[in-house]
Amino acid sequence: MSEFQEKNGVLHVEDISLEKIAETYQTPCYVYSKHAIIRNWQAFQHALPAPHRAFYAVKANSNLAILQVLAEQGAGFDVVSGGEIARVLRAGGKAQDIVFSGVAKSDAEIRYALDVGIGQFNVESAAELERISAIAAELKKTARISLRVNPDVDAKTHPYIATGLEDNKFGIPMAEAIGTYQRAAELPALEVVGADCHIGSQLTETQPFLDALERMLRLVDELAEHGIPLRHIDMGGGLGVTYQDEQPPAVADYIAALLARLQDYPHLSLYLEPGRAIVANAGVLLTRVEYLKSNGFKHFIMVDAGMNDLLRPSLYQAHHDIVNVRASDAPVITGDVVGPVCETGDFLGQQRSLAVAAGDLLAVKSAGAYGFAMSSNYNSRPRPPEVLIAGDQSYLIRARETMDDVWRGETLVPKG
Ligand SMILES: Cc1ncc(COP(=O)(O)O)c(C=O)c1O
Ligand SMILES: N[C@@H](CCCC[NH3+])C(=O)O
Repeated sequence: MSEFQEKNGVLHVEDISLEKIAETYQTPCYVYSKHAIIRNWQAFQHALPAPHRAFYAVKANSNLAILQVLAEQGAGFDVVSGGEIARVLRAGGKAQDIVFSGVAKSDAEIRYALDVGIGQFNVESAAELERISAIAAELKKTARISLRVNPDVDAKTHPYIATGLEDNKFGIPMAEAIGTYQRAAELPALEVVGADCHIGSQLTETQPFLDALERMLRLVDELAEHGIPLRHIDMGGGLGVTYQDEQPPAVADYIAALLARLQDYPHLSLYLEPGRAIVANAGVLLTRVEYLKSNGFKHFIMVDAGMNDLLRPSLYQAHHDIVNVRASDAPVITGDVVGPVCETGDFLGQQRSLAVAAGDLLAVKSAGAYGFAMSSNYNSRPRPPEVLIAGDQSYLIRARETMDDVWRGETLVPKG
């Protein structure tokens, strides 16, 4: 069942047509389905009965209303900055439900995380371990920690979003893991609770996760021999979604495969940190065709959303399906769907065939994850609004930026 369906020839999100949304909020505009987010979340929750647990990776889409919807579902949250901690708390999430990943946590972020009482730190280096220990000791607190180790597994995904290979910046090399755990166990302000890894994003096979789990379990066994028992193992996020014709495993199957391997470890609970799988297919970017143009050998469909609004196609050559919101009998054009930004790399899709005319509305699909979250004001473009649909209700969950928002904090200098 999809919350994005054509009714009477017009694409709807839940019970509202995208034409109505464009009329109300103008374009470009991000539109999300509340029910799709909840359904995606519940698939994880159902497959992971307590004491297993899922933590939504806030970076995928950190809009406060979306965090609120997930907090109401009892979600945990995986964060990578002090800012993301602040967002979770502002949205009604609980500090103890937060795990804090990230390769370069600052003093201030660690202090803030300890002050508010987050659940645990996923520690990414020996130096960070010392820093957390020192700050926790100074604050007379105990920091619960997991070490993020690098299992050196090929996630078979785009090189920019593979994170678990030896030459990536993430995590502690497996060879140094035991020594770092031993050091952690000696530090009185730290409590060692688990082990963590995250091998990459948009994975479409289960096997790399199982390969990583195998290496993590070898580590768990070795740590037990050294008298360092763990309570949970965190296999990160990374489950892929269908953008075009990818066939990622179903959530339930991927989790069942991991839990099956953990049967011999009844004392270990499984943590996961899904981001994309929760929100990607729950959102579209709505945009209007400004002009059609042809240079004699190539057609361009010029729209009012650009790479500053949705960076994934430019940055990763990522594919997002693009459809006309209203079934059209205009002539089919095969061309690039491009934005207004002054960059040759500013495209949302290349060589797409669309029955389209100037003024039509297009929906760029699967844009709920790493869409608005990676948007910018490049070319002094105010960022688009975000709208959440629930049944026949629409909520403006972030207003379109004004120029005051764009230049906030900038000041002029005295003349001359
Ligand atoms: C540590 C960590 N956890 C979770 C995620 C979420 O990944 P995804 O959106 O692929 O599920 C990421 C991003 O790749 C990450 O770096
Ligand atoms: N931003 C990436 C995913 C990165 C995951 C962050 N660790 C994407 O859009 O696919």
